[in-house]
Amino acid sequence: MAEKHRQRIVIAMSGGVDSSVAAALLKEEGHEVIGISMQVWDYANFTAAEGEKFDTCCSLDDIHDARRVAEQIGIPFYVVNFEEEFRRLVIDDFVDEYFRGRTPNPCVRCNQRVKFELLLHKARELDADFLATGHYARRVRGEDGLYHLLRGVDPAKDQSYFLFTLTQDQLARTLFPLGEMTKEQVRRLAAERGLRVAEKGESQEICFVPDDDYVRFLEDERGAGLMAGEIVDRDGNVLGRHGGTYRYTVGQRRGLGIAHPTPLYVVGVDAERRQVIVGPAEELLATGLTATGVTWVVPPQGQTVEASCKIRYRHQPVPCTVAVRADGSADVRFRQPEKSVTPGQAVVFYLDDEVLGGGWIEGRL
Ligand SMILES: Nc1ncnc2c1ncn2[C@@H]1O[C@H](COP(=O)(O)OP(=O)(O)OP(=O)(O)O)[C@@H](O)[C@H]1O
Repeated sequence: MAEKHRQRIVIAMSGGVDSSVAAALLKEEGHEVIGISMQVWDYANFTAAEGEKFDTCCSLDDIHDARRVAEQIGIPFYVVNFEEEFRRLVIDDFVDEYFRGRTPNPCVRCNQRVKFELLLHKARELDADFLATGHYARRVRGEDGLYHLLRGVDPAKDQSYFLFTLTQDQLARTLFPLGEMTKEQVRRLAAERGLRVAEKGESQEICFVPDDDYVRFLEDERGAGLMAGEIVDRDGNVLGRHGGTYRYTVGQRRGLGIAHPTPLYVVGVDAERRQVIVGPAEELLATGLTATGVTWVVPPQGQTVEASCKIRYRHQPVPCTVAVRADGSADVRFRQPEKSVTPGQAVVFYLDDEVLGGGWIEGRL
């Protein structure tokens, strides 16, 4: 590589296979690569159900893995401790949201407030040209001079949904070396290089929730029983009781414990009244949604945008019209009624493979 193309790049290393391969590829391309792991959560803080502390500290294990990979590929490696910031900016928000009757998305918050804010800032302090991550997403510069955020080519792994908050400034300094690859290719590259994490499994759904048991996590945080109450239908008839509103998400069917001739689903959560509202499948349908905190990767041309939208990560995008307001809110109307509009989740607007922007779901229309 010509010397002038040699860049100084910080790679965010989680200790997983994706960011390890990303680091190796950047190094092989001849860049000056610096590995950084963020310590965001210490499992030693977590008390297991039986009242015992976990005897291993998984996040430190991951940092250990990242360090070994960095050694193996021959790059300097640092750990930044963001525990306090992560607690304030991601975990507290996650817990608060559940206690407000919403279903949060902590990964978007982490990208928005930690990775592409604090970590990107660290990278700048280290004089780096770019921050790279192992996300499956693509960044391209258009003829309009703007950066565009595209889906990763592997449809099963595409993580562009989690990145909708990225701004032009952030994208200008970000690289996604795995955007053109499939997970299978990435695993093969890891094995070919003998990276010690090649066989490592997928990370858990929420990095700070051990065993993906978020209910236990919330009850460890705030105590159990506080949000227990009634299960009601739309007319207010009491059909049963529940152990905490945060145990329920719109669209959920299991765990209601109500005998009823037709299947019942959670159609709403009223945290103030501590009620879980249930109804038949058709009550899940909405013609649209309201969103707040709407941001655009590329500013829209008019006040209405024709797009397709994803209302949760594992959702097939559906056609919609977005009516944008100056205050950062929007009304989103689906072409066909859609099931399970869930307050607290992100709605992300796409045009084919491109992420246009997104926001936070407040309610249904
Ligand atoms: N603790 C961390 N420290 C530094 N970077 C991180 C950390 N956690 C995640 N990242 C970065 O964010 C990217 C996406 O994170 P995510 O948790 O979705 O990982 P993943 O898709 O399982 O990837 P990986 O296999 O690299 O863990 C990672 O590839 C990595 O670049």
